[in-house]
Amino acid sequence: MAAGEDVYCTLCMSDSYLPGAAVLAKSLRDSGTTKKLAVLIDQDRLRQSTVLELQSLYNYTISVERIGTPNPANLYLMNRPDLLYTFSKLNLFRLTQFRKIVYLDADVVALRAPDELFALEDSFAAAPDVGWPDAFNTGVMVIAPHEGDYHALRTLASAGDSFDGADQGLLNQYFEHKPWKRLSFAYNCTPSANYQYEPAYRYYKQNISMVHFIGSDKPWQQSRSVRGASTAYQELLSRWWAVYDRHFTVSTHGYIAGQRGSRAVQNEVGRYQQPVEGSYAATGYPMESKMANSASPPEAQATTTEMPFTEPGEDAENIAQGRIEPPQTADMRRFSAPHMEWDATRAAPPPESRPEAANFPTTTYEFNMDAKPFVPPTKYPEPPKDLWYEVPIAKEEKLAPLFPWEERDVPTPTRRFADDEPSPKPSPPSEEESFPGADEFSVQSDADRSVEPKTPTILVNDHQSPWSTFGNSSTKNAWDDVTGIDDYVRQLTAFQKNRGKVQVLQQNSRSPISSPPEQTQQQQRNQMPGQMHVLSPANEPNADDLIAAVAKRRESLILTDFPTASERPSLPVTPAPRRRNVLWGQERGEEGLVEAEGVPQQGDWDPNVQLEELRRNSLLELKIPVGRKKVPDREMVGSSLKVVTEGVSGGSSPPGPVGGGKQPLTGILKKPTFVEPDFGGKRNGQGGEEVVAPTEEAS
Ligand SMILES: O=c1ccn([C@@H]2O[C@H](COP(=O)(O)OP(=O)(O)O[C@H]3O[C@H](CO)[C@@H](O)[C@H](O)[C@H]3O)[C@@H](O)[C@H]2O)c(=O)[nH]1
Ligand SMILES: [Mn+2]
Repeated sequence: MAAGEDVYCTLCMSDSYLPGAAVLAKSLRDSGTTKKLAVLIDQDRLRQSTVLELQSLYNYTISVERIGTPNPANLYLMNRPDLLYTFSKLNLFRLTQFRKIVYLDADVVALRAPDELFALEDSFAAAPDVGWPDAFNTGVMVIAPHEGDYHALRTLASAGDSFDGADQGLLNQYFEHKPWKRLSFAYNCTPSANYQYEPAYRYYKQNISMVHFIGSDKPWQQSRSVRGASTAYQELLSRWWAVYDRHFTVSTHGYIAGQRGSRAVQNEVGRYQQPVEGSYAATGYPMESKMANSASPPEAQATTTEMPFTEPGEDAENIAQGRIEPPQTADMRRFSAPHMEWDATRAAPPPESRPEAANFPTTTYEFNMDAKPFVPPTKYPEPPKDLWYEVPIAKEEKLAPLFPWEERDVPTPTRRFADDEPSPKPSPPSEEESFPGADEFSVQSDADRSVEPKTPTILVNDHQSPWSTFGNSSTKNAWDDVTGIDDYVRQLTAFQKNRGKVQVLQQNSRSPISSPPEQTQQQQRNQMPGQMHVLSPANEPNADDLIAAVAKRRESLILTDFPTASERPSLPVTPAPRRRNVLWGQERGEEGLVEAEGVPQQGDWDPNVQLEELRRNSLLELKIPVGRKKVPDREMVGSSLKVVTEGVSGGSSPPGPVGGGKQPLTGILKKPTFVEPDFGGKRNGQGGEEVVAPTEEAS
């Protein structure tokens, strides 16, 4: 410490004033002062962290004796019992190691460094107090230390001679009869939240060097904006916070700006920043870049750091006219978490707080009072043309190969998918697709394929099909030329021939082999005995003849070579009907059905006699003269049988008298029953068993 040095000095008697002392020091240094900074502390009552913080902020940390007031009653007149030890300020007058001291309360922020105050010739200077301008405020004082003043003041202090019980009353009383220099209010501007001379503020605010936040509510104990406060107060309050935010707010990068011990400032702010009723949702005040020029040489900054005050909305104009620099983009981006003054977890919302969405933009529309009706324009402007967007042609850039196989030539794929090619036209089947005997089997033609056949359908004897023209005997199976197969089949055939049971000829030897296959059994049955196609054993073709016929047709034994229709004996796969020996669970005779009781033997049955009997009975019943009608001699094939008398089967009511059990069955119409032709010759040749009495002739 050089003798006769000039210093800015403040007082910090308690930890709660640390934020103010810190902001004051930073504001002075930010303003580029050339003077050193000193702080008077109560070493015994400050925390170590506070002392360390102050040591980092101030050039000189001077521990002083704490001086209390013996008459604190007057402090309660101001409702400031916390000012019990402001007499400690008197220690300033004994710091004779300094030539001049510009004392600043810890609740002062410097908007510019008033270094010119050190050039004052006066031994004491102070600015008027806003509450009583004839008195000076002791928040900002220019002092030339002098031991005599110190002891005189200590005497007054010990006597309790102070009209306010604190240092301001004492000093005003002391300098009442001493010369002192009255400073401009601009050196100790004390804005008030309750009263502010706004026009004067607007007029003089350009000159403000320092702002002093008197009263019990200090900036660090309230929010960045105070509800109901004047514009001047809000503006000046924001200046204090601007310094604070610049140096002590936790930035988005996660560190606390400032130097060693800055967290102590944070703690103090947090401790004393009590919620203020009606004031909440305060947010970080934007940084003011004009104050961030402390890196410049202090000499150049000493008198040029005064910032132009701006009204809300003036910043843009000032930036446009070059009066102030726009805020750094990084500063604008810097995030400051919202500071909630109202703790919703502890208290109800402030009753006088603004409603939600009070700051939403509102627009008021008014009715159109124009009485004239709307007349549309005769012509509207043409819509713009050529409003099209040309899609850029994407260039297919070939990427550099990454893997070794990408450098090899990739073979073009040869696969073909069904969707890739048109559906093929139906082409005539090739020679390979035909098969032996195709003249008798044909694939369904295209016209018949309307139902999407999945597999070829074989139609027998469909000679209209184009397939039939491809029947080619030259096409054969691969095994057709294997002579070993032929030999084997031939041997097998010969073996079976010897046994008389060749499969193809297994048809019963009594079967009408030579009869046309179209002839049905019914037709055969209806033939009269003379015309009935009966094969005598002499006509019966034996297996040897058939084998010879087949062999004669062709030598081939190709299994798929079917015989023609004429060569084929009837339907060889249809077995001949076999006689069953059991009917309705009863054994029956070797040659016929079970004998019915009262039924005459077939041989005893004379149809003419029976018909005559029937006719006679019927005519008697119907009172028709006998002999009027005569049963014709012709056969009655297929005639409807209407006259039915009771038979063994118990039919419907007979028109004639019902005979007893022993009465011969007359007029019974037997349904034609096919009886296998007995080639054994037992039958007498009367194959027509039907007895017919046509009703139209009977009626
Ligand atoms: O607990 C305390 C109280 C005060 N101080 C210091 O004392 C100064 C004065 O206290 P302050 O709260 O600033 O008082 P003001 O509200 O400013 O009250 C007015 O009245 C006070 C008592 O007369 C004067 O000291 C002030 O300068 C004057 O502005 C503070 O700035 C601090 O430097 C502390 O360090 N710790
Ligand atoms: Mn003060």
